[in-house]
Parts: sequence; structure tokens; C-alpha cells
Amino acid sequence: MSVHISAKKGEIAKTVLMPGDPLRAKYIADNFLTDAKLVSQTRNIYFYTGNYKGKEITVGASGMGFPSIGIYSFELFTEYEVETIIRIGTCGAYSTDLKLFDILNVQKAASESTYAKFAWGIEEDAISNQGSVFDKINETAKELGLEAKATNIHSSDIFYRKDPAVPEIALRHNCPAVEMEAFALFANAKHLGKNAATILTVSDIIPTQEQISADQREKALRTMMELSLETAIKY
Ligand SMILES: O=P(O)(O)O[C@H]1O[C@H](CO)[C@@H](O)[C@H]1O
Ligand SMILES: O=c1cc[nH]c(=O)[nH]1
Repeated sequence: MSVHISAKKGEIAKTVLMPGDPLRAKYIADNFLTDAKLVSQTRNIYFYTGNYKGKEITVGASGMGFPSIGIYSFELFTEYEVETIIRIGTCGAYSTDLKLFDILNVQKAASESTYAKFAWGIEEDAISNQGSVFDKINETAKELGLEAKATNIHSSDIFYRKDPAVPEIALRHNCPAVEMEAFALFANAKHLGKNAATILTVSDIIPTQEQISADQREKALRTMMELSLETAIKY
């Protein structure tokens, strides 16, 4: 057990898939894993461990934002000997160059957040994915005939804001989309020498206010789920 995860030692696999939403974790366990066992539900943040094509995998939620994924990813890496975390999330597109349901494989996460600096003394405002998993996702996408666009993204503390302009940091780092967790995940993995990647599905086009429905958010994410599972079994 760790402070925020009640699984026993040995109940979490070496590779963890991490959506923001606990119900997305449940959906993956119910629809893709065999012999899935609920190993933690502290604070209703569900973690399931089961098998995918014979390989043991854990799927567990991060919650929303840097503080939340910062806690869960740190405890997984340090108290459960997890080696690889693949975040699977949704994102908003800053321009109509991206379309709903496009899949992104994150190169760097750029952020105004002080999380990396105050947690680990990492001064950069853009942190790369860590280890080999980004390349494995690209390789797996090719095998599956999927397009996973390699791109930088903006990781933000903010979902609702007054100013509709694209934030300066997103322009400076050439980020066509925004989400709220990858920067802290990459910071923890960089500090601890672990593998971390983020796959995102575009759920909102911010300038036109197009968005996928709450129901679609669960099921339309199946392509991204399959891509992450097919990648995870390579570890
Ligand atoms: O779909 P998830 O993984 O939760 O990711 C995105 O959705 C949430 C906001 O609606 C934030 O957590 C953001 O990063
Ligand atoms: O962080 C996020 C996630 C989805 N859509 C957004 O606009 N922002």
C-alpha cells in the first residue's frame, strides 16, 4: 500500500496505462482485459490489473491535473516498481488543423507550471517523453495502420480561461493542443529514470467549440486504448 493506492505489493504490473477518468480505466478493464481484478479504489480512483494477450497490465486513473498525476505516478514508480506509464487522455485542439478523434503521440509537454522546478529542480518549461516508449507507440501505430501524430502539446493548469487567444507558451513551443497532466508525468519519470509517454485523442476543437459527447468520450477512445495496449505488451 502507498498513501493513495491500496493495492498490495505485487498487485500492480510493471506497465501501467493511465487515463484521467476512473470510469475509462474501468471500461478498459471490462472490455479489453481478462481476469481483471480491482486492486485499488481509494478515493474512487480505480486501478485494475489483468491480462492482455497473455501479458499482465495495470490500468489506473490519474485524476485531473498535475497534483493528481504527480501523486499517482510517483507512488507507482517508487512504491510498486512500475517501469513504464502510458497516459491515455483527451485534449483540446487550438486550431482546426487537428480534427476530432485525431490521435497524438506527445514529443514534449510545455507548461507554465512550477511543478517540475519545485518538485525536482527541473528548470525547463518543456519536458520530453521519457525512455523508449514514444518510439514503441510510433512503431505499433504503423503496425496497426493508425496515424499517431508526433507533436508537442501544452500541459496547462487551466481548463476555463477569460482570454481566448492561444497561450504564449503554446505558440513558442509549437503546441497545437492542450491537456492537463503530461508535464508532471514526464517530470516524475525524468527525475526517477523511468519510461513515460502520452497518447491523446482530440476531444474538443477550441476555436469552433466542436466536441465529442460524454458517451463518445468513453467509447470513441477505443482506438487509443488499443494502441496503448498493443504497445504495452512489448514491455
Ligand atoms: O481525458 P483526460 O485523461 O482526463 O484528460 C483531459 O481531460 C481532463 C479535462 O476535461 C483533463 O484531465 C485533461 O488533461
Ligand atoms: O485539457 C483539455 C482536455 C480536453 N479539452 C480541452 O479543451 N482541454
